[in-house]
Amino acid sequence: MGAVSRQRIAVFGAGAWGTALAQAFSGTHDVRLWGRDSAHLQTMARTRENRRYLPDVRLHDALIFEPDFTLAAQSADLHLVVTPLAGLRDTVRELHRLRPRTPLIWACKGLEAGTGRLPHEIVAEELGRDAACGVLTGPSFAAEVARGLPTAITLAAGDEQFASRWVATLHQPRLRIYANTDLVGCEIGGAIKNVMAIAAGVSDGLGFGLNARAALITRGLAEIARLAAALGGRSETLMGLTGMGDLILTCTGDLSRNRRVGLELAKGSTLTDILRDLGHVAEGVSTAREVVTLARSKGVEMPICEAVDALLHHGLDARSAVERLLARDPRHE
Ligand SMILES: NC(=O)C1=CN([C@@H]2O[C@H](COP(=O)(O)OP(=O)(O)OC[C@H]3O[C@@H](n4cnc5c(N)ncnc54)[C@H](O)[C@@H]3O)[C@@H](O)[C@H]2O)C=CC1
Ligand SMILES: O=C(CO)COP(=O)(O)O
Repeated sequence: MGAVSRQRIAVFGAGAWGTALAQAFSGTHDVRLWGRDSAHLQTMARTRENRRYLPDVRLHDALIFEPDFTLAAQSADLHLVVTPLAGLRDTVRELHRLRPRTPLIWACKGLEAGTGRLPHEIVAEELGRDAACGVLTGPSFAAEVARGLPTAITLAAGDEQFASRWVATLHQPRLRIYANTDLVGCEIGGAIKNVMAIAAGVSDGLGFGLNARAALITRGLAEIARLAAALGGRSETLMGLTGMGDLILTCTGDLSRNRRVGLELAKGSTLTDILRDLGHVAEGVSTAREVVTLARSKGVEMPICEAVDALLHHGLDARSAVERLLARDPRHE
């Protein structure tokens, strides 16, 4: 790969993942990080650390903390949106109003609360189907990326040229980026692995063991693949970074916030208390509700997601949720 041209990248969302990506691209590119809490940005600029969301990582000297959303939007060659999924729609709408036709990449995962939309469907509703845009997704804990540990993720876009152009620009030796054109497959994998991670946390927290966890991951992947196929995704995508890769990471890695939700539920804590203490978003919580509605509308069976939704939102207790899965009738794999 030849020398890449230096780009001005504006990152919107100064949580763990926005900060980690801003850190990863700083130096190679000119990066501004916008967050909605300007006092927090000021503190980060002074301490060179995001102590609230990404502690113990010294942030790059060249990274600029930008409290002015309009300035960040207007002085960028690329808009990179890394808010929780709940902020994606409003953020892209405002970016489009301020600076239309700027290439856009988002890194949020999940299904939108209330609509069940995937991120690329939200963006298409706001910007139209021809917008120059794509998603960055795959197995990547923010804390590891921010420390420069080796990571491989995917940039998926409907337009292959967009994907290739931005892969060439953003790829780094320690943050390897692969191109893909299967937006549905990549985003379904990223959204639903969070629900599976909650299930894995519950199973591990209750002491069901490693065999049970392997079964959950494998049957979870089958569920994800069924839904992706019903929505037009490609089955090989689910075998890659954004499917199996992210599912394994999140179900087994103790850095996962979604897995932590499951572990805490297994201890008997309430969801309200868990989310208050977590201090971060856990996208699987609202996605569980949406995926069940979506799967039913498509006639796709998703028993693990159903059990997680019943546990999170309909009063089922953790042990009964796992027992319900074990009580299912035998069937062909
Ligand atoms: N943390 C990680 O390792 C990874 C996270 N992601 C995804 O990235 C997205 C962001 O996650 P994190 O940064 O980890 O979350 P976080 O909980 O660490 O930080 C969220 C940040 O977004 C801000 N925020 C909340 N609502 C907002 C809104 N409506 N508009 C603008 N800002 C808003 C919060 O103030 C906070 O700064 C999620 O969809 C997550 O699934 C994806 C890959 C890795
Ligand atoms: O998406 C992630 C890793 O790829 C982060 O997972 P958690 O949100 O569960 O921490």
